[in-house]
Amino acid sequence: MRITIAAIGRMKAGPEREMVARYLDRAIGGGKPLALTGFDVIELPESRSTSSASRKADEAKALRAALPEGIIVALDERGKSIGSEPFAKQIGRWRDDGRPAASFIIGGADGIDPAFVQAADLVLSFSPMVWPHQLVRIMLAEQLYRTTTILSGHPYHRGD
Ligand SMILES: C[S@@+](CC[C@H](N)C(=O)[O-])C[C@H]1O[C@@H](n2cnc3c(N)ncnc32)[C@H](O)[C@@H]1O
Repeated sequence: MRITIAAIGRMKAGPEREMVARYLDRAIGGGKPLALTGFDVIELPESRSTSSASRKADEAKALRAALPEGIIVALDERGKSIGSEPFAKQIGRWRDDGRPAASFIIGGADGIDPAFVQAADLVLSFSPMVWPHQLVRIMLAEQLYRTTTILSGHPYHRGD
């Protein structure tokens, strides 16, 4: 199963971008996939519409057009908070059910369109606090790397 990280807005070159790349590179085992078949990062431009609602609607439309067919996970602070092992197991179930792709969506400054969030297969929260999109992308990349290690029995993850 391929994994897509789709973000509204660009992440500038620098340490945050390098950290994301480092975790995703580790997740594919330096060319030898640990548990998932690969990772793509898609960056879509922020809408320039005048209202927050229409910006979010434009961004949701662009996301629907860009994402591969498959599971959608929306990242939102009001979503479900789950542990690393249940998260990895859920991804493993989607993979074993033959789902070809799972996309993880990080919103822009206005957040994600409510209808898009409602239609998602999972709404995932990294705590009720709002984090900057750069940190969310780094945390997501690390959890996806951790997932590959949990699914493949690699010792990086030391759960109970
Ligand atoms: C700066 S936040 C935008 C917050 C926006 N003002 C709102 O009310 O939704 C940018 C994106 O980061 C992600 N994000 C921020 N905090 C998060 C959290 N605690 N858990 C999951 N995703 C989060 C969401 O995808 C959000 O759309």
